[in-house]
Amino acid sequence: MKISLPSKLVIASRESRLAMWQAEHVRDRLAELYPQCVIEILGMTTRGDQILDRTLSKVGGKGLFVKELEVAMEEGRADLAVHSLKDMPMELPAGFTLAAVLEREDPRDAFVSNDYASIEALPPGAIVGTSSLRRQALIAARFPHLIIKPLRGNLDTRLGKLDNGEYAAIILAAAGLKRLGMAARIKVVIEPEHSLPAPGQGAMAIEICEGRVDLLAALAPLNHLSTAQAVTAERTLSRAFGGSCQVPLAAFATIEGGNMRLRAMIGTPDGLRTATADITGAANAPEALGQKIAAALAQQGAAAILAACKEDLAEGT
Ligand SMILES: NCc1[nH]cc(CCC(=O)O)c1CC(=O)O
Repeated sequence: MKISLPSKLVIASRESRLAMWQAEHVRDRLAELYPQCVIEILGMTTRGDQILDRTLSKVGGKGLFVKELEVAMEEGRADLAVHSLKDMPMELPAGFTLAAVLEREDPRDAFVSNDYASIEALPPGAIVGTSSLRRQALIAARFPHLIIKPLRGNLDTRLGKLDNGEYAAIILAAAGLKRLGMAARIKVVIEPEHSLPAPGQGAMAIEICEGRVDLLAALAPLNHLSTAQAVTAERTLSRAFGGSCQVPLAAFATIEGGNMRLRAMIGTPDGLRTATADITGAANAPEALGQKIAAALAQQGAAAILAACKEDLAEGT
């Protein structure tokens, strides 16, 4: 098959070190495939990067990190955008599509601390930093004696706040630390049994304008089938519950020989109420599996948990 590409491609990216690493990774892979093509990276600041004093769930959610990049593509200033899939809304705005999902890095959460070896070692009252409601709920459920405080900003900012002594420990995605060569900061990776990852965690995605059929074939070699199947199941579940980051929700799929194991959790931010499910099915029917686990969570009382989360928000807590 002959793929005809424009002679120049522009990749839109946020300007954080992790986002830039990811854009450069995609640039390098494309340069290998299409050595004749000139590939540039357009770094951009998004609203999500500017608002650092409030928890994401309160200021408008995931769309904040992708909007500016989409506008650049719409206006022809960029051809594709590279994102952490975890930061992408469950429903893309009309006119945009995912052209490829790259092979997943370590999907697990990581415990990072200068003074403590593990979350189990933290004394009562120790302050743990995370702004993810999912991580908050999971920690509160297992370790009610710990205090969880919000922690926003890019990876360097978050690590800086740990090093300042503002927190006894922080929880970060292992993937970001590994990509940036900071795996040594990880005291211990937390197994999915104890901290079930967020939908899409550890995976990168390439977004394009739907009309760019010329790019679809060119980007297809970057798509990693089993990662794409896993995150499709995870995101189908998230969509079934409104796809918001205002609700503690975890979803994690693993694939072995054509079979997918899909685990999920929905809970209240205080961790007092949770519903969990663990199912297996055909890896090549990820939407069906995502819907099946949504139904399993519904049977465990997910609707009441969702309603409790919404009440919390309305009260501004
Ligand atoms: N929410 C921010 C974000 N988006 C993607 C990653 C890490 C890399 C990934 O999961 O692909 C992070 C940092 C974190 O959660 O610690």
